[in-house]
Amino acid sequence: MKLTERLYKSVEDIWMGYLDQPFVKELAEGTLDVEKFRFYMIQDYRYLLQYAKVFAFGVIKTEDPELMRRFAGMVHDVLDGEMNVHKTYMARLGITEEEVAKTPSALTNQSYTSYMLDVANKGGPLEILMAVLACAWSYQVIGEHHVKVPGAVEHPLYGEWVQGYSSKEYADSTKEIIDCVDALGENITPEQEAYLTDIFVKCSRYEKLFWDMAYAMEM
Ligand SMILES: Cc1ncc(CN)c(N)n1
Repeated sequence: MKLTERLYKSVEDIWMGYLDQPFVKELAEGTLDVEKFRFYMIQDYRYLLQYAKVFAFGVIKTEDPELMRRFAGMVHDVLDGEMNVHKTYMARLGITEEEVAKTPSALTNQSYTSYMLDVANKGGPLEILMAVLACAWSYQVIGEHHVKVPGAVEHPLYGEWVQGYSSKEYADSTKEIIDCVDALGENITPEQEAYLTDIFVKCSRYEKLFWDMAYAMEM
């Protein structure tokens, strides 16, 4: 069994729980309060800027040119791929770069991104990938679930979010991370795997807290 398959088993229950969280559920059903979504967009935009920096650590922490290129590609996928969805929503919801810059990060957001950056700062390429894996992969799982909810893709506001996270481009960017983890993680020790699993589970728990934070609009 591949490392990512073992990792998935360790968080499956947490991830399936996301689908029952009010923010995630109401987004699929199209009943989510727009103010909550607006709050989420601002916080998530701030989150993604830090998330991109976690990948950038990967460029710094390897001497392998091919891996450097892959990490650089992942930075690009966030800044010029995933964040395009956010930019479209920001324009639609009247959110300016200025408003994003002057809005403080909510406590959960700050704590989550600080944790990822700390792992990246202390660790090597595999730990860096572990800090971003739950983020990338769990959104794909949610997107692929939501695309099957009747009316979710056609929804005038939330449809684009569902399309973005269920798209082939997004799945390809996640696959790139998964493949990299499996290649680098082929011969790790049980101790290393326990540490990586701990990072993965903690990030998955942070993902849950982020959804709760967005629904409660909690600063
Ligand atoms: C908090 C969070 N987690 C994950 C993703 C998907 N990359 C996101 N946009 N925001």
